[in-house]
Amino acid sequence: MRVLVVTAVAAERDAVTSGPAAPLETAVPGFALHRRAPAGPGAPPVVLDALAAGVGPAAAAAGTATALTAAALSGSPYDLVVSAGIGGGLTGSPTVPGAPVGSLVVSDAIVAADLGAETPEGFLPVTDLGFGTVEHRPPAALVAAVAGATGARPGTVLTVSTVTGSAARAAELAARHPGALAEAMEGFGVAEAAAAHGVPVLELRAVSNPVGPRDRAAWRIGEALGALAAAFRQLSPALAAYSAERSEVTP
Ligand SMILES: O=C(O)c1cccc(C(=O)CC[C@H]2O[C@@H](n3cnc4c(=O)[nH]cnc43)[C@H](O)[C@@H]2O)c1
Repeated sequence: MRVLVVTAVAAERDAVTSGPAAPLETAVPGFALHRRAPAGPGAPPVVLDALAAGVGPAAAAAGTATALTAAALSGSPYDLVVSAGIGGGLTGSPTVPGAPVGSLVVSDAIVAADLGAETPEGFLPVTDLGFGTVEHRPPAALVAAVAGATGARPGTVLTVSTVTGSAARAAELAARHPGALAEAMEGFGVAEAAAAHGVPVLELRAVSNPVGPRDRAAWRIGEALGALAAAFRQLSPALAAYSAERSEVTP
């Protein structure tokens, strides 16, 4: 199974590929790929290529599309794309679950939260204007496999172009997206590129900060990168099992 993992920055990419052996570096036009190959005989047959594409949905889409196109043209297309990195966790309430700092979230939906129009009556998603899409849904069996292997909480991951910085905005997003557990800035861009290539997509986020009033000094980036690295070390067996099950039912 060939998996493309797209992060925003190099520190996230290096967490994804961390392990006993240094990753192999290759290149696609404009981007470096860091490859983690199966560790040896008996290791899960998962080749993981990690790419730091930049911050935000546009950079993420450009990097993802470039890597997917290069792989398809070389005759070795990817089977899965994962958007991964740190993210903000929604804080929840006594009745709605949240995602605390240090926890993991796996997307059962990847939603563009600010793609639309502001109107006197409130925000309208682009779909209400008759355009495109604002949501991608990863395969449910894959979400369950990743949640089981890593302990990640399944929920909606929002993609925003502006990091939430106030309690009012956090409350607005939570009200509009009751299933949301996390926000980040790349997932929807990665998912749009994956959808254009017909490749399944997933988002995995390690929570570095609560979504709410801005307090950059309180971000626990090291803790979140550690959780991300641990998750990716547990992921390959789950991905291999998912892939094997799929090839049994799809000849
Ligand atoms: O300074 C560092 O060492 C460092 C290491 C890894 C990542 C960063 C970033 O600043 C990455 C930016 C990245 O973070 C995501 N993110 C994290 N929290 C939130 C949030 O509350 N709302 C939206 N996005 C968030 C986002 O995907 C950015 O790409 C720094």
